Amino acid sequence: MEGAGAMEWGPLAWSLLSRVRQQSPLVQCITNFVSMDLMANVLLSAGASPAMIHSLEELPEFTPNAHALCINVGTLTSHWLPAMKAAASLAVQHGKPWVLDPVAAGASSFRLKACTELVDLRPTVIRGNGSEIMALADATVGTAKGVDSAHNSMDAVEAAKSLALSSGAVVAVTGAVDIITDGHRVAGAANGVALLQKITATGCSVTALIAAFVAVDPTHAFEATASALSIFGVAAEMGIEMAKGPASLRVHLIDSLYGIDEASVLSRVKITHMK
Ligand SMILES: Nc1ncnc2c1ncn2[C@@H]1O[C@H](COP(=O)(O)OP(=O)(O)O)[C@@H](O)[C@H]1O
Ligand SMILES: Cc1ncsc1CCOP(=O)(O)O
Ligand SMILES: [Mg+2]
Repeated sequence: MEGAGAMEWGPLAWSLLSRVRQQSPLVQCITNFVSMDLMANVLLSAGASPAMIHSLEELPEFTPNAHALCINVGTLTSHWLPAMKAAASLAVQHGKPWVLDPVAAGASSFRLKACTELVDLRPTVIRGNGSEIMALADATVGTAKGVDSAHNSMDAVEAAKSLALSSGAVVAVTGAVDIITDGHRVAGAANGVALLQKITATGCSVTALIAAFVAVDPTHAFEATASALSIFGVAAEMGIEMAKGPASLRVHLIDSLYGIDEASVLSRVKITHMK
C-alpha cells in the first residue's frame, strides 16, 4: 500500500478498514480487566478477531500465530508483567507488530518502570493520552490523574516526538485532536466526541483497533494508526446522533463501527498533516 503522501487520507482509511474486514486479523490482547469486553467488541465490530490470552505457558504456541499483539498495563501486577514481556519479545522475534497502551504510566514508579521496560522491547506503536505520553517521555511519576488525562493532546506533541525518536515507535496521543508522530512527521486526526471520555476503556479499545489496522499494513504504521484513530472517531460521531448518554453511546459506537460505509468514511475522516 502507498503511504499517505501519495494518497488522500479518506480513501486510505477506507482501504485499511476494508482490509481489516476482509482479512479479519487475529489480535492477541493482554489487557486490563476493565477493558476486556469493550475491546473485544470493538475489534469484532471492525471485522478483526480478538483473543484475550495472557498466560505465560500459552504464549510460545499462540503469539507467533497472531497477526498483531496489543499490550495494556491498566491493571498491572507483578504476576502479569512477565507474560507481557514474553509476548512482546515473541511478537518482535516473529515479525509481528505490537502496540503498547501505557495506561496511567506516571501513577507509580512500578508502573513507569514496567512501561519503560516494555518500550525497550520495541513496540510498533505506543498510544496513550496526553499525561501518559508525557510521563513516559520524561520518565516522571506523579503528573497524571490516574487513568484519565490531566493534559490536552496538544500539550504532549513534543513529548510524543521525543518518545517516537527514542523508541523507534509511532506514538499516538489521543484527545480532542489525536496526534500521530514517528518523530519526523506529525498528523492530527480531529474526529471523535468528548463524551467518549465518559465511557471507560474507549482509549484501550482504540489502541486495540490500531493493532488491527497495523496488522493489515505493518510497513505503514503511521498511516494505519492515524486511520484507526479517525475511523473510531467517525463511528463515535455517527453513534452520538442516536445516543442519549455514555451508556447508549457505547452501544451505538459498536453498531456504527460495524456498519460504517465508504461514503461516511470519505466524507467524515478529518486527518491533516501538521508538519
Ligand atoms: N475532547 C475530545 N473530543 C473528541 N474526542 C475525544 C476527546 N477526548 C478524547 N476523545 C477520544 O476518546 C477516545 C479515547 O481517548 P482518551 O480519552 O484520550 O484515552 P484514555 O481513555 O486512554 O484516556 C479517543 O478516540 C479520542 O480521540
Ligand atoms: C478505570 C481503569 N482502571 C484501570 S484500567 C482502567 C480502564 C482505563 O481505560 P481507558 O484508558 O480506555 O479510559
Ligand atoms: Mg487509557
